[in-house]
Amino acid sequence: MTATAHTTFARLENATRRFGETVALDDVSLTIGGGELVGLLGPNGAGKSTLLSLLQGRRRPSSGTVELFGGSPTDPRRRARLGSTPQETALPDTLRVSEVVDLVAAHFPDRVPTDALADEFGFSDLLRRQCGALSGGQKRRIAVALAFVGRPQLVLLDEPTTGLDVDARHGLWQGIRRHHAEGTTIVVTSHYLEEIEALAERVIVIDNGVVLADDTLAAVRDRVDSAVIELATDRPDAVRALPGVVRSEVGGERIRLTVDDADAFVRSLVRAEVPFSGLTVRGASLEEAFLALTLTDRSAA
Ligand SMILES: Nc1ncnc2c1ncn2[C@@H]1O[C@H](COP(=O)(O)OP(=O)(O)OP(=O)(O)O)[C@@H](O)[C@H]1O
Repeated sequence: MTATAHTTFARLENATRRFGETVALDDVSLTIGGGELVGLLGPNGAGKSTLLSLLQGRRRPSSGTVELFGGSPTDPRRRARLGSTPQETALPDTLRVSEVVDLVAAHFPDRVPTDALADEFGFSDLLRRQCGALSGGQKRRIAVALAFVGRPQLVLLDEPTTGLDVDARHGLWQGIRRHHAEGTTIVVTSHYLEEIEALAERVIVIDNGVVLADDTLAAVRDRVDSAVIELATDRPDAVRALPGVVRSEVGGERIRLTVDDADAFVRSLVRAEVPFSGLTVRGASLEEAFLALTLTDRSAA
């Protein structure tokens, strides 16, 4: 496979999807290029699953265009080049794990051998177990691995590590990264911001069905350009009221603030003559930047 970022694998153009009164996706335009690893980030109800369901051809847009591999996502030949994670509840209880892997693999012309897949995603010890006897986390790992079994060109992962402990999550990330390094294009949605930071090269931030940012990880941080300031004060309300404060949290004597310009904030803090001590400044994590971005958007609406 010679996928490059110049090949468009998926495209939405002015795509809107309504469910009755709800606008789940609102005039979204974006492309996913071959070879990319894209993180789709947004709070509950933002529209992430709806976006993936349009690309999978499970739903149609109310208006606008959605294309997969240059044509309709409902075309079975195109869907055969797509890998998705089934709901773990769809794993048949009475089949062994190796049988489920073979069953899913049978739908694809080329496949990853069962042992290799199990090794990549860390479930070699579970191959002979019946699915009904697996824990939720074990089922989740297998469901994610199944998205890769048919060597698809594009894989869509909706919240792949929900409910997994730290070790299992890291194991899955390793499998996902390996397939990406081998050329698979991947779109991953997550509530774990750490996960998007660990995996994605490009981040699409979505809220209320609208794309708020679509850029490299570094540029998304730069765009909100926020910093986190912590200090101790006996007048937290005066500190919070200063200009440029996007968010604040008070814990005991200390207050933590997300601000859009650290230098300007410190200048106004000093000018306001509010007593403070122990001031620290650091760049915002993606989570903090993301919260700042969605809050800014809401207050602007
Ligand atoms: N089948 C449906 N019928 C009615 N409303 C729906 C349906 N599917 C989604 N919605 C609504 O569309 C909006 C977007 O939902 P969606 O599931 O795409 O969000 P999400 O970002 O995936 O959220 P989560 O992270 O909670 O899964 C929400 O307001 C949701 O309630």
